[in-house]
Order: sequence, then C-alpha cells, then structure tokens
Amino acid sequence: MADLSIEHVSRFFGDATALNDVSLTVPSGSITAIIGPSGSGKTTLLRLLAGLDSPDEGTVSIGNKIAKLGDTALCFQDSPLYPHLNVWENVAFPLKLKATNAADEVVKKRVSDVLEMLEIAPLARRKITELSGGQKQRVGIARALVRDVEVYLFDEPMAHLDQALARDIVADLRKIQQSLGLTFVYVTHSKSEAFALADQIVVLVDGQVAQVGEAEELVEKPKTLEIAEFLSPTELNVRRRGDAVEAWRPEDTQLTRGGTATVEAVTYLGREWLVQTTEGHAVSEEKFDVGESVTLTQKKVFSF
Ligand SMILES: Nc1ncnc2c1ncn2[C@@H]1O[C@H](COP(=O)(O)OP(=O)(O)OP(=O)(O)O)[C@@H](O)[C@H]1O
Repeated sequence: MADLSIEHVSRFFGDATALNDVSLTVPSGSITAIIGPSGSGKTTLLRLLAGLDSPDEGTVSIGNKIAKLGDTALCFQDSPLYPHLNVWENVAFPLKLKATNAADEVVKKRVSDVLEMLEIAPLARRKITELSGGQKQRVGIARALVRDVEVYLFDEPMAHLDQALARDIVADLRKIQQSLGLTFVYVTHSKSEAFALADQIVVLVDGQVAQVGEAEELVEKPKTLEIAEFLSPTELNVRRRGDAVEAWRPEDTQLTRGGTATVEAVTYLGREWLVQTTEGHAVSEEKFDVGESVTLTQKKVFSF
C-alpha cells in the first residue's frame, strides 16, 4: 500500500476555479476527511482522485505512479444499486466484471466477508427494493469495499440517512478500515462524521487547502476566522477592531445573572441552552429568560 499524493492540482471550469493549487498527502492506511463550505471544491477533488475527471494542472499519484481509473473505489450518497439483482449479486458485481481473473471461490469469500463486516449477511438474498435506506447504503458501501484497490473514496455517503443510522455506519466503517488497514478519503458536510472518523481532516475553502490537521487541532487552533466559523457548532461571536478580528464560541462563554447585557432569545439545544443577548451569544447549562440582565465572560478568544 502506498500514500496518495496530490501535487499542485488545479481545476478550472470556464472562468470558475474549482481547485486552486491543492497539494496534499493521504497516508496509506489512514482516513482523511475533506470538509468545507458548499462549493469549496470537495466533489471536484474526489472526482479527480477517482479518475473520473483530470486536473488542468498538477498530478494525483499513488506511490510513484500517476493514479488512473480503477486504482480507487468510489461510494456516493446514493450509490446506484441494480434493482433486479439481490444484495449478494449487487456486491459481487464489481468482482464479476473482472471474473476472468477472479476465481469463483475467491469472489464468494470476499463478498461473504464484506457482507459480514457491514452486518448485512442475513440480507444477502433480499431484493434491493426490500431494503431500508440505511441497509441500501450499507450495500453501496459493501460494493465499494469488496474491490481490492489502493484507495477507497466516499462522497457524502451518509447524506440521506438520519443521524443515529449514520453514526452506526460510521462506527462500522472505522472498525473495518482499522482492522484491514485500508486508505480512505471521505468527503462530508458533517463535522461530527469527520471528527469521529478521520485521522487527518482537510478544510477546503474556495478551492484551496485552508488547513490540515487532527480534529482537536482544527477546533482549538483554527487558522482563519472562516475555519473557526465553519467548525463552530453555534454561531461565533465576532468583534472587529480595525484590521484585527477577535472571535469566541458561545460554548466558551460563561453566563451569569445580572449585568449590562439583556437576554433576547433562548433556544434549547438538547442538553444546554443557546442564549442570545445584546452583547453576544452564550451556551449555558442553566435556562435564562428573555429580558433578564446578564454578564458574558469569554473563556477563550481566537485572534486573527
Ligand atoms: N462541471 C462543472 N462545471 C462548471 N462548474 C463546476 C462544475 N463542477 C463544479 N463546478 C464549480 O466548482 C466549484 C466547486 O464545486 P464542488 O461541487 O466541487 O464543491 P463542493 O465543495 O463539493 O460543494 P457541495 O458541498 O455543495 O457539494 C463550484 O463553484 C461549482 O459551481
């Protein structure tokens, strides 16, 4: 297994620059998540890695060879499954295409193993039309993982699933990747999926790599206001003084009763309350009432 290297890759569509001089290494045997605002170039990058599109500038290589179609397996949010084939046949399909060099027994073993790992072995004989959304997506993932390739690519595979289902599948994916030492590139809108899965997270902004790091590093030391805003679970508090910008998360803001700020709105977040005041937002374990006077104390401030 070899590292995937993206070197000085740019992709233009007419006047639009979808990717601008992107360089990145995806270490073999690890998961790299690619996150970023809508339109930042995530899907464009993944299509280049899959060999479905070519860069206008730069190279994508695996080890010391330029990557080509077939070196990677791609799983989409709505992996198109063949409705006339059952689960087993759908998963075996990519291997059957190569049947000339894959013996029947090898195919059987590989398909059984993958169905087992994704906990869909009992569904092997079911028709695709008889599956739930989550089960279908497990079949789509199985059909990518059944292939023996250098890198597995995922484009928003959980986009249409509810959070609990997505969490279960993400946990299984992580287990499979770690036990087999596979290399994954995983594009997602979901920060929590990226945090749960990835060894390395790449933040793309406007077609450029804005920051690369582990989850904690990105959350605690965002390089730009845009990254801090993107990664904050709730709307950041921002103060501008000339060119200097300070920002702090509502989660890092303590709220006490009495003071110069007035509570304007209160939203229940599940376990805590988002309290919006005339002097900024705070997340509090205690409930405050609209109209109350409060004081906000910042526990951690980012300066940009
Ligand atoms: N085939 C195309 N023709 C023209 N412009 C394109 C094409 N594909 C992508 N773009 C543009 O390139 C930019 C990056 O698009 P891309 O789909 O890669 O972003 P994304 O980060 O995946 O977005 P989203 O999160 O919304 O899926 C966007 O401005 C998009 O409009």
